[in-house]
Amino acid sequence: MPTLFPNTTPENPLGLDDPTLFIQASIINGEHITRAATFVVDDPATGNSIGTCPDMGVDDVRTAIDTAHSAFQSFRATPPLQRQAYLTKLHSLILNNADDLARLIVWENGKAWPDAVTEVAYAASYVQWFAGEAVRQNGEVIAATANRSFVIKQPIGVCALLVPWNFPIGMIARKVAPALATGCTAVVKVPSETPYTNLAFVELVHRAGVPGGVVNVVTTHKHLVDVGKELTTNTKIAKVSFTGSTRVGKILAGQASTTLKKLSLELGGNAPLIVFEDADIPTAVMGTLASKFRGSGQTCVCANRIYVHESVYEAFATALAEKVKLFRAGPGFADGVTHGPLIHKAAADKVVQHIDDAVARGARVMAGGRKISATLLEPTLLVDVAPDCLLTTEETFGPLAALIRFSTEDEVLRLANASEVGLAGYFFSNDADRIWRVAEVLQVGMVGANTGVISSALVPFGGVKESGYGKEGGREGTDEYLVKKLVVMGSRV
Ligand SMILES: NC(=O)c1ccc[n+]([C@@H]2O[C@H](COP(=O)([O-])OP(=O)(O)OC[C@H]3O[C@@H](n4cnc5c(N)ncnc54)[C@H](O)[C@@H]3O)[C@@H](O)[C@H]2O)c1
Ligand SMILES: O=CCCC(=O)O
Repeated sequence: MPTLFPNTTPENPLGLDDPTLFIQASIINGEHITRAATFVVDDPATGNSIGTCPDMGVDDVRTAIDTAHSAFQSFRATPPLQRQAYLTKLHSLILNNADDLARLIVWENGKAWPDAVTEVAYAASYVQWFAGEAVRQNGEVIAATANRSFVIKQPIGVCALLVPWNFPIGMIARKVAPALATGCTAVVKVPSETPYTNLAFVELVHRAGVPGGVVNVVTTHKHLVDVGKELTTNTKIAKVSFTGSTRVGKILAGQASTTLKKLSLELGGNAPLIVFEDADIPTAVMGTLASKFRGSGQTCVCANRIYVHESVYEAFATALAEKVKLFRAGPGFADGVTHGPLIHKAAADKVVQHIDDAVARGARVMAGGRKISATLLEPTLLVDVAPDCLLTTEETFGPLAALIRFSTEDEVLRLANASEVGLAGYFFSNDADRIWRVAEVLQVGMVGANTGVISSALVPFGGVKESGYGKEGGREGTDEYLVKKLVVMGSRV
């Protein structure tokens, strides 16, 4: 048995230190709600069931929305220092339960243990950041007219938060924390692939003292489309925040337009990564590994198209291959495993399709390339990849690094910007003029110049083009949950 595998028993099937964090229910008004109809949650490493969750429908989601709406009437007036105290407590609860949260992530998402531990710390950092922001939501006084004008910031209301499966605690943390910081309430629709980490997070929200009804969780599978529609059309919802695919983002935006809700959409990416001829190769290699292979490549900011200048192509490919060959794919709990399985078979099949398509157009496998099981793939490096193969137009969302040769800066910037989406872009260069020039020309919301790591709670995360709009994290992170109101104060005539 691998050494990190939790100590499971029939009473504690996921082997948690605190088995009460394994919640097979929705959470409405602070209560665990079950239903006769359920769906099964699988372990991506084995395909075995790890539990069930209630399959909630439209009536249930309406109840959750009504509950959040009623809770908003008092929560909106919670003093900022109290909201900060909730978030500070939540931050320490996340850290105190970090091992169990990481276990839940590995069980349902599949990612390797070190990746899961890193995600828990990443989620905690958003809670910590927004604890600070809770007391900094000040308005403005404008004294330039005969009348005095004030801009005050107020919580927008009930938020529908739709979170993805690829960061089972990171994404709920960076949506719920700013909602709490600003005095909003929420209904969270969790993905059917990874409900349990989300549910444990909300359990900790309640243990931190946040009143029941402020954060509610709906689990659903069969009724996903109807539940999504209700969350984006119900008149008691003021704001919708979604992280997921561009395809679904467009559906939700269309639905939300009927009542003109405020929207944040963090959608698909197809990040270009460019290694210029003047790059420091070891830095470029480490940056590429960090950007490309995080979460087995299932990250919206993962490099997807890797363009390497012809003069450094062989050196870069050789150095990258050496590192990729050191990776070990396997079940997330196995000791020494660096990369876990993909979320489901269809995700793995898509990566194989991208490899096969590139190879059919002349690419060569330089590292990895083997499908180990239905969901598990070796981290793979392809060289001599044609600039017009499938992976250049479709996000792979898997552990495949594909190196495409280029000759000139103009050519590579044209290729990099030839995409409908624009979330992140990366490049490596030691030329200061080029760093500014390329950073300004790339049509993306976030640029990594000489780094493959751009995400942090302290900076604004978000894209342009069909990668969506709105920012999460940074000073801008609370703006999404606030409305600015103008108050003009006249004087006696
Ligand atoms: N931006 C991200 O972080 C992110 C996360 C996950 C997936 N993705 C993208 O999605 C692609 C495929 O992943 P997938 O198969 O999970 O994508 P998908 O398009 O099937 O679903 C994405 C998410 O939207 C939800 N969803 C789907 N239909 C919905 C509806 N009608 N109403 C409300 N919610 C709905 C799903 O539960 C899931 O959480 C990936 O290749 C990647 O491009 C992006
Ligand atoms: O995949 C979505 C989020 C990725 C990140 O926060 O870096």
